[in-house]
Order: sequence, then C-alpha cells, then structure tokens
Amino acid sequence: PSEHGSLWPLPQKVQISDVSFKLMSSSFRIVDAKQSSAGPSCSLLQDAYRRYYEYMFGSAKRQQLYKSRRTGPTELTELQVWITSPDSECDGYPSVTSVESYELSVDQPFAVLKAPTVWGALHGLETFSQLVYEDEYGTKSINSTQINDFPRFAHRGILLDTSRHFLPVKVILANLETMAMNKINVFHWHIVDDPSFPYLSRTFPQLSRQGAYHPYTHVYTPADVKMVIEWARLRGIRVIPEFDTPGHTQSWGKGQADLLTPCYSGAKPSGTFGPVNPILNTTYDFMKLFFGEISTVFPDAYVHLGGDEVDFTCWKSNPDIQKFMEQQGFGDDYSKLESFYIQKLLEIVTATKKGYMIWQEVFDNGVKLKSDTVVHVWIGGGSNDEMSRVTAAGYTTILSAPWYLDYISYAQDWQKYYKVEPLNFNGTEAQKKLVIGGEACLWGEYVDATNLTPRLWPRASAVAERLWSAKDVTDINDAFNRLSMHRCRIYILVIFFFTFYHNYVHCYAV
Ligand SMILES: CC(=O)N[C@H]1NC[C@H](CO)[C@H](O)[C@@H]1O
Repeated sequence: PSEHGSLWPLPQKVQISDVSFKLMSSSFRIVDAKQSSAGPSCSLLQDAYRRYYEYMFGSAKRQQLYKSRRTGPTELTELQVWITSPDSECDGYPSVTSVESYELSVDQPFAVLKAPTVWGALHGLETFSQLVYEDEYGTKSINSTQINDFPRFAHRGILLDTSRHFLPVKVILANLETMAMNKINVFHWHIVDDPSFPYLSRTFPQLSRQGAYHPYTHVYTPADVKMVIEWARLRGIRVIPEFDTPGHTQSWGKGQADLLTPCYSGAKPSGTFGPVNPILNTTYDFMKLFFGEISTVFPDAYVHLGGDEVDFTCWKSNPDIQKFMEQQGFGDDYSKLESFYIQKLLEIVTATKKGYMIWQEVFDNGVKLKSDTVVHVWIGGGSNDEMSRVTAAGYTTILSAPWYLDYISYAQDWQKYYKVEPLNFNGTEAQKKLVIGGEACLWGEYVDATNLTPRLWPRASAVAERLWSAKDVTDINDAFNRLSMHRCRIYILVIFFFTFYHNYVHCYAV
C-alpha cells in the first residue's frame, strides 16, 4: 500500500512512521486542549468529536461492555484539539476566506491537533480518522505521524440539481457527510430550474404549490433548508443557493403570473412561455421581494444567479419586446436585452448585501459586473481559453467545465477528472491567483436518489484531491491505491445512511 496510507485528499506535508499505537475504544478520548480558544461550549466541535469517535469505533453503545483497563505500553489514549486563534469561529459560518489549515502530531502520550479555527480542526479530525486502521485481530491502530496541511484552493464544491429530479433531504445530508470526508467545502444547491420549483418561499408560497412536482412531498420547507444549512455548517461546508434566471425558469411561471415572457406565433400568443419577461416593472418588483427573502434564508455571503443558456426565440416573437428593443436602441441584438435584465438583477441582489456568482455567458455577453463577481466557467471540456479571458478581465473564477459528472462513460473515468490541472491556461501569476477553485457538477436530468451515490462517488473524490492537494500530486498509481481504500470508507458510511434511513431510497415516477 502507498506510504501515504489511505489518506484522501493527500495532505500538503505528511510523514507516517512505522511505529504503531493501539487505540482502545473504551479508553480513547478526543478532548479540548487546555489552551484551546474553543472549549466544551463549542457545539460544533463536540458534535464532531462524537461523529469521529463513531466513525472510528462504530456506534458508541457497543463499547460500554468493557471496563476501562490500565493503559497498555503502546496505547494512544487521547487526541487533544487546540484552536489557536482567539476567535475560533465556532458559532460562525465558513466562507471563501476561512482559514482551513491544521497541524496533526500523532505520538505518545497523546496526539495533538492544532488549528487556527474550527474549520481546520474539522479537516484534522477527518485526517486523523483516516489514519486509523484495523489489524487482523480487529484491533484499531494508528502510526506515529506528523502532518502539516492546508488546501491549495479555497472553493472546492459540488453542485447538486434538485429540480430535474427531487432529492429527499436525507440524500442531501448523506452527501454533505461524504463531501466532508473529502474536505469539500461548498454545496452549490441548484435548487430550482425548468421542470420543478421545490423551494418553499414564505413570500411566494404559490411558487412551489404550483411549481413543485408535488406541493407537500417534493418541497424544501424553511425547516428543511435550515437543517441542510446547519448540517453543512457543522461540517465546514458553505451552502450557496442558485436561483437561475432569466432562462431555466419554466417552473417559476406556474406560480407567478406575468413573470415569464408569453411567446407568440404570428400575431397571437402561442400559449407557451420563455425566459423571465425583462420589460415589465412587475418583474423587478417580484425579484426584489424574492431575493430579499433569499438573502435572509441563506447566510452565505454569495448567491448564484445563473444566467446560463438564455434562448432568445421567445423574446424575438413577442411584439411588446420588439417595441422595447427599438425604444432602447438595441437593434436586434438580444444579448443586450439579456444584459439589461441581468444588470438590474445584479443591482437588486447587491442591495441585499450579497455577492454573486454567475455562469460564464453573463461575462461572455459583456454584462457590466461588480469587481468581486465570481464567474463560473462551464462550457467546453477544457475551456482554457475562457479561463484566460475571464481572469484577464480581472474576475474571480471557478472551474467546472472538465468536471461534469452527469456525463457518464465506461471504466475508471475518475482518472480523467484527476488529471485536470485548473491553472493550465495562458496567463500571468496575477491571473492564476484569481482562480479560487472549482466544482464538480452532477446535473439531475438522469440522476435521482436511486443512482446519485454511485454516480457521484468516488468520481467526485478525484476533483476533491485536485482542488485540495499540491499541484505536483499527480501520481495516478499512488492515487489509485489510496482511492481504492478511501472508497470503502465512503461506502461504509453512506451505507450507514442507507440502512438507517431505509425509506430514503425514494423512487419517483418522474
Ligand atoms: C450551467 C449549465 O450547465 N447549464 C445546463 N447545461 C447542461 C447541464 C447538463 O449537463 C444542465 O442541463 C444545466 O442546466
């Protein structure tokens, strides 16, 4: 096996010795170091200690059988967690500027995990649990190890699409758990789209009542959304919601009259609808109220506004829009109308004190953007030219183009994702610094709770290591050895969810 054990993603600096210590479930404890700025009142860490104890030793109940005995000579009995900065950020939310580094020293008489904030401590606990192995007698052991670790990229995400197929909350929670096991720190929740609108809005409840696949069973209530956000926070994961407009909005029209553009065939409305209607003031009144709510429901500093794949056909067919184009002097360049809409939307969202991410078309169409806009590059497998263009324009950039996991193929396609080098584009060092990371996208056209897990894992793990580990970590054989073991760890945990949430494998006739 690799001299890196089964560690995934590979830490920046790791030395595993061949001196091993035994771990006894009845005597091993994870404790707050005396000097730590986060003590027993930090529920995020206390929750993590229990989680990782159960990962390592199985459910705690079974261990009560043994009385704790005297400590053997080669036994490790304690992991001390020491948060070093005065503000541990224990009750806060992770952000793109969070410090995620940690140092882990496994030695006798006890192991020490040092991190500036709780975010690094969570990663250190994951790494510690990955160092534990079972010998042929079933005894848990860990080798003396020194690790100094931090992520290469700050934004390491997974996009899930809950509109093309609804995903039960438990499926989302299970995948957040697995994301944390891969040190992924962003859940990009592509929550609504053309086919269904499962987000239950308190301001506009008819959007899901009319637009969801089912008004009660296929919606995310405010309580569901809160649960996902807190479950993610406890695992150091940001939740960035995407409400994609003006395209990909068919389901919005079911519950909000006059929001979408009526398409015409000749001089008469055809009865079908197109993108959001950009010429009505009522559109912007709605967006103000809607994104006002979103800014209070989702605590992350950023919201994703979409802006991808806007089809101009319907706008072109509508006489009122044709008139508007003339008045504005847009000629017949409809990307100017799209920019008109997006610019007003960006002003609305800026007024809610949120930053925004947009798909690359918004940049490609020359929309005036705020300097801290995050441009999300997705078109074309490589898209190195686009990365050069976007960073040359000075925008913060994240890469998804080579990591569309909804595209499936035969055999070990994880290797294709693993071999991507995000900074392989022509640009200055300053341009490269604008790339803050990337996301693996699992769009839902052909994905639901019955096949999501095997399609996402361990393929997304390849993206997770590419975004966490050092640039020169490219040895595919070493990766194969580690990933083969890591995969078992993931599946044992996810199967835990399958077995404990038997009703969670939902099959919807959609
Ligand atoms: C930004 C983006 O990717 N937009 C669409 N492109 C194709 C995808 C499927 O691979 C989805 O349909 C998605 O909604």
